[in-house]
Amino acid sequence: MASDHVIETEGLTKEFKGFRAVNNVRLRVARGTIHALIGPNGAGKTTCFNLITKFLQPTTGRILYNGRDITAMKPHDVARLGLVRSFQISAVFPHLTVLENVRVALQRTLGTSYHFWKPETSVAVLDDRAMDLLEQVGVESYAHLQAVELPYGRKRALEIATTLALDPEMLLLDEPMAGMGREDIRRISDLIRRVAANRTVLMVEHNLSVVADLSDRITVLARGEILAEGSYEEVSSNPAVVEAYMGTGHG
Ligand SMILES: Nc1ncnc2c1ncn2[C@@H]1O[C@H](COP(=O)(O)OP(=O)(O)OP(=O)(O)O)[C@@H](O)[C@H]1O
Repeated sequence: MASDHVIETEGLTKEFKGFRAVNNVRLRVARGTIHALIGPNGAGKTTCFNLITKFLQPTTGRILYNGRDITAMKPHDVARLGLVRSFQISAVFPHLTVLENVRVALQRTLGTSYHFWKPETSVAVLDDRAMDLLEQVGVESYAHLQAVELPYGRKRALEIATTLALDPEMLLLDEPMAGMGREDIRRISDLIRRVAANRTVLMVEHNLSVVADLSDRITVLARGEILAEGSYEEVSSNPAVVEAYMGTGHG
């Protein structure tokens, strides 16, 4: 039977020249939830994220995905299993149109099985699927614009569409709201909620009102260790969490 936790880490530790950026972390992400990883600057969030997506190799510890040990695997291989980091394989090509960008992402998922003469991989069929994805993220009216011409928030939506082309079971979002204005934040929040309906999402996010709004569960890291876990109400009323944030003047 599948585990209740899509991701589970055991004793996850990463040292950089003897400095422990992540120390003995046991993170568990429950299936079907939006889980946020927060913490003051330098807490180890990005390192943790890079370990889970296999961009970094842990010094010690294990990472389980659906109960399977993925510690020794490469990012590409875990992506193929359905654990996909947004903006990973899905770089946006600025001078392709919005539609072409998603079509390229779809073609990649077909890998070596892609043959343009086969009916199921014809440009028309792929374009239909690509338009579907653009509709899901609300940028269908921009389909024929070059990606470079998209407003910033819409570009983020396009990046999410190219990630969804891989049909991930679990989506990892690295600061999805970075650099966004209020209107874009509202739009991307709605989008994340929608794409999370049948997926698990783990995100690192600095904007705490977004975290409060979207997250089912939150893990607070400080100095490489888990300081607190729970709902937003629970962690935000935890004195140790308040102190950790105040100590860095970040919050
Ligand atoms: N490649 C590296 N080499 C040496 N030290 C590193 C490296 N990457 C991260 N660190 C250190 O590890 C600690 C954790 O960094 P990390 O970027 O994971 O924190 P973070 O919580 O994501 O911070 P921020 O909110 O500022 O992005 C920091 O002290 C950082 O300087």
